[in-house]
Amino acid sequence: MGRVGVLLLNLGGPERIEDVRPFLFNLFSDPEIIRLPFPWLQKPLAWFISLSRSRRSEANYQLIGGGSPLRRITQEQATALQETLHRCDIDATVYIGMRYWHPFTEEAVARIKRDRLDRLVILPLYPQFSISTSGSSFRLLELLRQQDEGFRHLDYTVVPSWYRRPGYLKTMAELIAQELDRHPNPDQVHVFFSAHGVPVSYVEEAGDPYQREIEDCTRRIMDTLQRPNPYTLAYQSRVGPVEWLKPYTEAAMEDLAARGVRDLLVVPISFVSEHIETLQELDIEFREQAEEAGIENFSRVPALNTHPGFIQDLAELVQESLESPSLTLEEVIHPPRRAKMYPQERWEWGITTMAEVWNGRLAMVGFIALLVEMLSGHGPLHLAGLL
Ligand SMILES: C=CC1=C(C)c2cc3[nH]c(cc4nc(cc5[nH]c(cc1n2)c(C)c5CCC(=O)O)C(CCC(=O)O)=C4C)c(C)c3C=C
Ligand SMILES: [Fe+2]
Repeated sequence: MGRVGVLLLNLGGPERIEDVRPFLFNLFSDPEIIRLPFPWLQKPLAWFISLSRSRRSEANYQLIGGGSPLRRITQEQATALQETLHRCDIDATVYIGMRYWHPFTEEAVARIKRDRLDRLVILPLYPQFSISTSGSSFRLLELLRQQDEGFRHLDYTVVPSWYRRPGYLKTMAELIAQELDRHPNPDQVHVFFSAHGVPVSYVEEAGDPYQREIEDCTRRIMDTLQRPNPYTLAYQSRVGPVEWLKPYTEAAMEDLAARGVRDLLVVPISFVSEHIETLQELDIEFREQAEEAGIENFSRVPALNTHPGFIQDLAELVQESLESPSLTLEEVIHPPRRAKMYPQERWEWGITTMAEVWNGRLAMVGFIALLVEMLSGHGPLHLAGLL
């Protein structure tokens, strides 16, 4: 088999409060997060959004100890996976490539090249595919391959999404069952799946399979769980003015509470590690809202982190990927050729989502221009004698 590498792809998170703004800048500079028809606008807009959002985000990161635990947990997952692979006689090195913070994907690629591997398995730590997560990392890797002959010649395979794996479904079902049994009346508990949202346009216009995969994933977990509990799927962490996948978590929970639900078990579904959106958004903000709405018994299923069943399943996935025909990045970047445009790229007259998005963006550009002029003391308003 030769020298094998496993590249774990993840989002990354700010480790200290002073990292929050540059982390947000990296995130919003990604065209898979905010897609603009004029690439030159991307960085000024990312600068502006990161500046205006950073205070709120910093306060949230303060609430979870001053930084994201993502790097530490991903490192623990990588170590556990490497040890499990070694026990299965696979001499693999596991690398971490974060999209928006350290250790960056570019750093991982530099290490991979230095180690002169024979084969690489590219494995996103997102169970379901989204253009905005695995898709963004795949695009970056494809770009790095095009720019680097050494990396281009490395034999590799890629895993697009893996939520259908029985090992993953079984581990999730076990974690849910454990939490259900801690409730006074386990069968009465409403199981509340909370997925990270994406804008509706990703699914409806750009063909992101994310919503379909999330819905399929929750159904399969409930089938594996084999309990009589009712369940709901809702979407959290909405950002910006456009419409995101619905129902939103708060509205769905309030609806359940109004219908008499008193026992709620929240299951984070789109991410395998604890992070800001489990530790702050669900455990603090959402719990408070739920209790105010009348939920009496609120609990949350922990993220998979280094659960032995999960790590074992990842090791089997790596093994199977090495034995199967290779999949290329071009094959899994979705959609291969964008059939439809994002709504903000397609011209339409009237009060449309596109108009709202563009009004917002033009207002931001105007605001930045005003700010720059006020700070520098030069510009068209000074020339016209208005400032
Ligand atoms: C599968 C998971 C995720 C999807 C889908 C996703 C899409 C998405 N996210 C934003 C905006 C933000 N995400 C932020 C942090 C963040 N997002 C995910 C996961 C998904 N994002 C994770 C794991 C994290 C970070 C975790 C951590 O630091 O612990 C943030 C920053 C935090 C904040 O300010 O709230 C933003 C902003 C968009 C716009 C988007 C889809 C287009
Ligand atoms: Fe996010």
